[in-house]
Amino acid sequence: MSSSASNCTSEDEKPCEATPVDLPRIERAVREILTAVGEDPDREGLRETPARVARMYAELFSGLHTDPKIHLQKFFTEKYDEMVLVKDIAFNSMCEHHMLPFIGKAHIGYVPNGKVVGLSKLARVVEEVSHRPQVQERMTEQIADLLIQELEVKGVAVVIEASHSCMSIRGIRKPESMCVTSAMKGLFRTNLSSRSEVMTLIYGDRR
Ligand SMILES: Nc1nc2c(ncn2[C@@H]2O[C@H](COP(=O)(O)OP(=O)(O)OP(=O)(O)O)[C@@H](O)[C@H]2O)c(=O)[nH]1
Ligand SMILES: [Zn+2]
Repeated sequence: MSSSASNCTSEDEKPCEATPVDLPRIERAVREILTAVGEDPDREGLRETPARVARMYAELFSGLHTDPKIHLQKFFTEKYDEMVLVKDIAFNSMCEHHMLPFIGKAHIGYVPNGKVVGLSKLARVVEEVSHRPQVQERMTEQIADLLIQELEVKGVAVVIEASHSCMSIRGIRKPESMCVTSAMKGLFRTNLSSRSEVMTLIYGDRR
């Protein structure tokens, strides 16, 4: 990774935050794209756009430079052995096929095996895993695997529902479509009533 200070942009009026992302390189690429689509990157309205887009990509892909498992390593021990569910964790990610956003909610349920984490840590994991070029299936699996590996849970259920801009604003253009993915591990894979319980807690009567 390159050093952060060297990536500050000259056109950037805002203070430069430390990032391992090569901002000037993104700026050059965005200028190229603007020119390629037939725009004038030097006209007033676009002059700051390459720097803005560079900062935006640094934010949207910040999860490439962080390790989500650190959040789960701050666990505490608790005798509770029923399901914990954090639902409706809003996220935005970028589909790796088109680099367009997919936006939705993640629901994470787990049955602890002695190790319990602060609820915010589950949302932090979602934030970091989603801020990468992604496909929804992989994101779902990655979250489930992290809980298995770090907390050694008895079971984990991750359900993600999202709307993909690459399906709504271009191509097939189906704005109402939603993609739902799930990863059921341990108890939630082997025990039908646990699986059914988590789905009822997530969706209630909506099922
Ligand atoms: N399985 C899966 N597919 C995705 C996801 N995000 C986007 N896609 C799909 O990725 C596919 C890429 O298909 P391609 O045929 O290579 O690209 P394309 O010609 O732009 O496809 P169309 O969208 O059908 O116009 C599309 O079907 C997208 O809907 C995702 O998270 N999971
Ligand atoms: Zn896509």
